[in-house]
Amino acid sequence: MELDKMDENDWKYHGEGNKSLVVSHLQVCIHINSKQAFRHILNIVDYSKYVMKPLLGEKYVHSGEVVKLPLDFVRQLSLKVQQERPELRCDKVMDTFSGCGLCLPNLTQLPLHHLRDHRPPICVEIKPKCGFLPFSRHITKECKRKVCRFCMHQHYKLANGKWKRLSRYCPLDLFSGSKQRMYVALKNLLEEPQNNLKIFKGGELIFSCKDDAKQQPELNDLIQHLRPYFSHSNGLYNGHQPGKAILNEFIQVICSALLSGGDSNRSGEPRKVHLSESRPHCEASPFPRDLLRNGNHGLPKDSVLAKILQVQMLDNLDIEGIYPLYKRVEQYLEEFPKERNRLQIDGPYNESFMDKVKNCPTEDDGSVEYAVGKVHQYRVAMTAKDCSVMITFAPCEEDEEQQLKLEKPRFTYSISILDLDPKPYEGIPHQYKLDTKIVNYYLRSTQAPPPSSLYKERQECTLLFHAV
Ligand SMILES: O=P(O)(O)O[C@@H]1[C@@H](OP(=O)(O)O)[C@H](OP(=O)(O)O)[C@H](O)[C@H](OP(=O)(O)O)[C@H]1OP(=O)(O)O
Ligand SMILES: Nc1ncnc2c1ncn2[C@@H]1O[C@H](COP(=O)(O)OP(=O)(O)OP(=O)(O)O)[C@@H](O)[C@H]1O
Repeated sequence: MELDKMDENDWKYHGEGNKSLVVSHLQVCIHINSKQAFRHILNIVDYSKYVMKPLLGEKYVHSGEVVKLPLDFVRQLSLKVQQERPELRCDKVMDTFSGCGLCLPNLTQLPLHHLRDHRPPICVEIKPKCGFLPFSRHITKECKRKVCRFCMHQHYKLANGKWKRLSRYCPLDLFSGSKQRMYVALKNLLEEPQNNLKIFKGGELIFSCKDDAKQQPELNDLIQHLRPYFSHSNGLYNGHQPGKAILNEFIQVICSALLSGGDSNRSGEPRKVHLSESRPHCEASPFPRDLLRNGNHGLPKDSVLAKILQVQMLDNLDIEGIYPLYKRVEQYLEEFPKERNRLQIDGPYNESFMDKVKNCPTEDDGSVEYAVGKVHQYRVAMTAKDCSVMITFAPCEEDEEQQLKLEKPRFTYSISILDLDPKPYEGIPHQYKLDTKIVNYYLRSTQAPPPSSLYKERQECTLLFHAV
């Protein structure tokens, strides 16, 4: 890519999050941040390279590189993409002055996808969120040990108008390693994707939460897009709900990809990761409880979800245990402000930062080193709780014999993890307050007796039958 010849017309709007706007060329993606300059983007790249990559695995993480962009190109691009931006993100203004961005491969495409197959790659992007129940002794509200953060947060988001309907997705089902529970989790994501599921075909977004959150996503349109990839299913069901059969197979392909990547032990079974410390089921999940004991599940050790979960679980004190340690660090920094650099509070995110994350003492010895180590671990875990997984797959070359036998289609796929930005140290007090709000709101909305007017209405509608 020659930077001095960059033309905004070769680029198109691809998507955006809370902090970045993403434009895509055929093979590369460029993130242009809303209000951040060169040093900040460099921090994101270093954090991904020296911290998240060693923890999550080489094969899943693409750190990208910082690029200087011609200011005129950025200005023209910002005008070009403005109309395509979702309304809810338009309060953020693109930084057209710093002239820098982050260049990454376009993960919605497959690098080695042979062009002999006419069907473009399908990419499923999942933001799985936190996959375990906290087990810290610092927890003060018992419900946090039974209901997961995502399910509790749903009630708060609904009340604040972020979403119009509750999602029935539960991260603990997705991270369970049980095919049945993962199936239910993915089905619930398809029914209510919110910001946890997006699907692309040939790099174009074909399924996501509608900009107008009142509208239900169009599953029928998705089925039409997927039909050519699962054409053998049409014949199998004699026309009986072929759409459902296609979605069923699609979910199974996603499940297999999510469970792949584990190495094998001697019996040929992939090694599993078990979450012995934490209760593995969320009481708010819609998955039937009587089916929970079927089988001894766990995630294959090298699967993408196992990797993410292990990093999420670096948060072993919970925000309730972290907040007092944050205050210890703050107090220390007030006395010794110059220590901020040595303790790497705002980076740099290099090997020495990673040492502090890995070699933090297990017991609290009252030192600032312990407090900083736990705060660093917590922030790394927060990144893993907010990252996304991209599964991009395309059909293997069609083989006539396979087609005749109506065998299940075979896919080639690649899995990546994205959105691995460092979470700010200053965000900890906000996290502490948010946690309290979510839990209190959940308790109020699920355990409160029905309001008196509602009770009255119900009484008025009740028919009492007496024996005659
Ligand atoms: O706090 P949460 O769990 O609501 O997560 C925030 C996300 O909301 P979600 O619950 O996924 O809808 C939120 O997602 P949206 O921008 O709302 O799609 C961001 O990812 C936010 O991260 P940051 O502040 O931009 O670095 C996320 O904030 P962090 O807590 O990860 O900093
Ligand atoms: N390398 C990539 N290839 C393809 N699509 C990408 C790539 N990077 C980002 N995207 C798309 O752009 C969207 C926004 O990117 P990203 O999640 O990194 O932004 P963010 O502002 O950090 O998000 P958040 O709100 O979660 O903090 C993603 O959800 C994804 O759909």
